[in-house]
Amino acid sequence: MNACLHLANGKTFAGVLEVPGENGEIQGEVVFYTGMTGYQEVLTDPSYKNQIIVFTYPLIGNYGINEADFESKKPHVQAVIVYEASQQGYHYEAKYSLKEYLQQWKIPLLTHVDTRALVKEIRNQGTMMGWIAPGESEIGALKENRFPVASVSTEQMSVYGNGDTHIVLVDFGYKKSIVQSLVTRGCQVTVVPYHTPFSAIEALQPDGIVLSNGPGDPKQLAEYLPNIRMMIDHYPTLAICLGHQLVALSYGANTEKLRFGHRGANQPVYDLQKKKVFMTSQNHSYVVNKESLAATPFDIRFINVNDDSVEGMVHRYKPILSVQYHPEAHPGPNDTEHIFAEFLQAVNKGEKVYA
Ligand SMILES: NC(=O)CC[C@H](N)C(=O)O
Repeated sequence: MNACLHLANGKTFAGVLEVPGENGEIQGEVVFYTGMTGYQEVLTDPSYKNQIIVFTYPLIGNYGINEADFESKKPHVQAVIVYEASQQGYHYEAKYSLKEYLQQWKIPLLTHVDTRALVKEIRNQGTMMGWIAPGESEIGALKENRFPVASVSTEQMSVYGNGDTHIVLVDFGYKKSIVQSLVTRGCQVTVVPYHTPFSAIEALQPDGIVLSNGPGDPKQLAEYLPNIRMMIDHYPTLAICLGHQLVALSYGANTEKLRFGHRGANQPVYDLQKKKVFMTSQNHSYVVNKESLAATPFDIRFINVNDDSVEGMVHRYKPILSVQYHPEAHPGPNDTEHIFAEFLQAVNKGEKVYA
């Protein structure tokens, strides 16, 4: 069936709706991902909740979908836009084709869109809402989900691994590979809901805290900032992506939205400590405002080489390290996996710093 993506600024892009999705309106924030591979991880990363994802690489799906590379139990994207979707998965591990997988979960797939023109439009005008509909059809008011973290965070506590180091991972929409990165380095990981009070975290007697990635604007979590501040002030902390933004907000710094975000597998980041550039995997729209960090006890450690935005910071006196990029690197280059080793070194020093 022919269908169109309509952007909120009135521009329309024609395509073929190969997977229709469930009945009703297909709408979401339209963002683009520049990696050539890694679509399975992208589809199942909870940080993409409510977003319509445009893949810039023109052929997506050629190695299919396997059972190993899911980042969570189901896809979270609102819809998928590609130029061409491979009809088969040409890989010995492939269990389904991309199309079969999207059909199974009723995630709309719009193909044969001029993705190059669409991405140029988003780069020029900034990220915007859009909807997919047959022809010229009108749509009512665009609904933005005000608090997507609540719909992706776990409701119950769960434990992974049986290592000696006990890490509590606060789940704002975590990726499975963050847990795996910790478990393979000798940790037992307890995943807890995002709203878990500090007293319950203390009762678990963690050696360290990880604040996870997650969807939406970090300011949507304003009421939880005092609780988050308690956690990170009391335990060695590693904060990733949304977690990093929450660390900054909890210390009174500010966040802002980038024009079109960083989503891909080759974002260059300069490490001011190691004086080296690393290629990183990224997926975010918001960043920590650089100037607002001046009044906090944080030093900027990582800077994005392309646009000079803040990519990570360290507390001057406490073992708190935060990164805007994804050191677990699923998908993406694992150049920065040493971040987990650095964090665990801080944890294993046995430091328990009280404010
Ligand atoms: N991957 C993430 O944690 C994304 C963080 C946040 N939702 C943003 O878009 O900036």
